[in-house]
Amino acid sequence: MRAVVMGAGSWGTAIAKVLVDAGTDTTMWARRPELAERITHDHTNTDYLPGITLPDGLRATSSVVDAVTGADVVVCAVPSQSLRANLTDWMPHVAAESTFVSLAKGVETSTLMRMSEVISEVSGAPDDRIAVLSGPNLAREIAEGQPAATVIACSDEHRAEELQQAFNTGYFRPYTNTDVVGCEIGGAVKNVIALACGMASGVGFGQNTLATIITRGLAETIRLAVAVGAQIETLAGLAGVGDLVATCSSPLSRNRTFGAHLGQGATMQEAQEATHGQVAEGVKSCSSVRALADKFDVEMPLTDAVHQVCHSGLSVADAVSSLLGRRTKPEIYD
Ligand SMILES: NC(=O)C1=CN([C@@H]2O[C@H](COP(=O)(O)OP(=O)(O)OC[C@H]3O[C@@H](n4cnc5c(N)ncnc54)[C@H](O)[C@@H]3O)[C@@H](O)[C@H]2O)C=CC1
Ligand SMILES: O=C(CO)COP(=O)(O)O
Repeated sequence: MRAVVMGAGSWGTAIAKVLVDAGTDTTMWARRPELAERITHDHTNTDYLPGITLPDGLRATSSVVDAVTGADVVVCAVPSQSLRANLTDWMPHVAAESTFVSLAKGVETSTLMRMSEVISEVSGAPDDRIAVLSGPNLAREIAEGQPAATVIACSDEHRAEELQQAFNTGYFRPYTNTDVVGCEIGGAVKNVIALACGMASGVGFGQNTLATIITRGLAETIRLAVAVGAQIETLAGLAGVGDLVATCSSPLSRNRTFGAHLGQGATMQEAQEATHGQVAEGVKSCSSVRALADKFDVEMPLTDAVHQVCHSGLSVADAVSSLLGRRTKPEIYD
């Protein structure tokens, strides 16, 4: 199997390292030729993963044709809102029988599509050749070789098992699942909930508040996921609660960090600058997740509050008051 990782940000680079460490022949595509040069010759990506030495066998190129020619597996490692445009550029060079693996955690704002749906529409590939990789996988920890697990979901169980072998190393352990919808909704919504946790910690609230947001965040994630067609068990797994806990708790999370800046009183512009141009997917996906919830008539108060802070000028303090002022109710998922 030959893999190409399209995108040389922090997760694309870390997952390319995983693939090489797993013994899979892997090439990376970077937009900037100088970055591709550094990955190939210096074995570093100092812009995104400073201090990490990449494997000698990892080669990068800034030529899409060079990157995708001969690849059986195309790993999509660009931000959600740019996947459609990037994939449209890549498709003329992608082999007809390629398998796609989506790493992006978001919902397209213009269409409310999940990433596997975008891949399906743009590529025309059948669902059995579209997989999703999602779990508690902060890029830097994986690049350091710290142990972690993930989920590779594909409607074709056999395809998921083949990919499981391609990504399996001594430190990175993929599980398979056929619930693509559950993995994608878990991955997209946890970024929004991590923004809320960041806001709370930026204000100075402690662990009780964080645990409350994580738990009630899981409740609204489950409500949406089940309405869209997911299996509830997936949200109890690595791509659900696993990723939610990792992202909401870690200072490495860009979403949590972005929220913390807002909680400390920064403007959206200041929070953007403080995350050094790296994508905090929840900032855009809070709008599409909220719209998806409206479409399926699902209540998502935390997502709604994050959307209002990010896009309607609501202060974090007013968001907290309005959440606590909601009518009292039993603790159930629906
Ligand atoms: N960083 C992490 O720890 C993890 C990230 N993810 C997800 O993986 C996806 C990619 O994330 P990262 O690699 O971390 O992002 P990043 O912000 O570190 O890098 C994004 C990469 O995509 C490229 N790119 C191509 N077209 C772009 C465009 N139009 N706009 C912006 N960038 C463009 C950039 O040049 C860069 O190489 C996101 O959906 C993220 O949620 C998932 C798991 C872990
Ligand atoms: O998806 C992630 C961990 O699984 C990374 O989260 P951030 O994008 O918030 O850094």
